[in-house]
Amino acid sequence: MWRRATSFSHLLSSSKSSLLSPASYGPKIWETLSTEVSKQPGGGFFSKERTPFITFVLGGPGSGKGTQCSRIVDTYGFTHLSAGDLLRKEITMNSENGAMILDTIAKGKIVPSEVTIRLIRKAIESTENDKFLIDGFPRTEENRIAYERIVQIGAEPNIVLFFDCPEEVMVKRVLSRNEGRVDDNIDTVKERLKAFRSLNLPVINHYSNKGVLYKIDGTGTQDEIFERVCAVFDAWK
Ligand SMILES: Nc1ncnc2c1ncn2[C@@H]1O[C@H](COP(=O)(O)OP(=O)(O)O)[C@@H](O)[C@H]1O
Ligand SMILES: Nc1ccn([C@@H]2O[C@H](COP(=O)(O)OP(=O)(O)O)[C@@H](O)[C@H]2O)c(=O)n1
Ligand SMILES: [Mg+2]
Repeated sequence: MWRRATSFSHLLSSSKSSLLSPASYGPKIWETLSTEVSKQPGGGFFSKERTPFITFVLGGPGSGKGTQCSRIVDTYGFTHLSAGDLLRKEITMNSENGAMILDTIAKGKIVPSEVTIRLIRKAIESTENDKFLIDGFPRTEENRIAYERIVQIGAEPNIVLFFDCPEEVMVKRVLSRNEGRVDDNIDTVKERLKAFRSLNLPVINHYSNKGVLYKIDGTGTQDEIFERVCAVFDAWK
């Protein structure tokens, strides 16, 4: 069940100071770098010390992904990459894809994988940390397959957290989120729930079949949910 628990356990210390990579660059997990990496004596980035520890955080809109990610960062020292936040930043920066991203998000649809993966890749490469919480990705089988196509072996998720929450609870939370998001309205939420059911549940099933999925009851208080999350991460120490 606990894939590679022994070789990764050193990365899950609760002490923040031990979580920084000794190197001055982020882990290079992408296939385009494989030749360079394989030429390095002693295994280069893919020695045990350089292999990233990846956690995907999944769940419907309002299931509590972002909230729990902040707490995981504080306690376990991960770098949090929210696919939604990265996409929203492109909108505010008026980037090349900004208008397309805004239109897609406003409709509750999914942005093309190459756009999202490029942003995630850039964020990973610009951090020194080896431990990543990737929140809201992969959202579709297309996202997942595109990611698998371009990452190196060893960058598959070690853990996939799934916050399981009844739709009525998620809707209530989203509609009272109050962050001024263009997609936090009842019509778009209905679309997002549809997308979650038809596109994200197959991804969740995929990771369940691979034995890396941890389904967490997403109801109750933030503290109660975080206790359930801690049970997963503490088992890796
Ligand atoms: N356990 C909880 N109980 C009540 N409200 C919550 C809980 N967890 C998160 N929230 C609130 O619900 C909203 C959605 O949470 P968020 O973490 O942004 O979810 P997601 O990232 O999955 O959409 C936020 O306003 C957040 O403060
Ligand atoms: N992998 C992803 C993640 C988000 N998105 C878009 O960004 C929106 C907001 O995602 P989010 O993860 O911030 O939303 P929450 O589930 O946190 O409420 C989604 O509804 C999609 O439109 C995407 O297209 N692809
Ligand atoms: Mg979120």
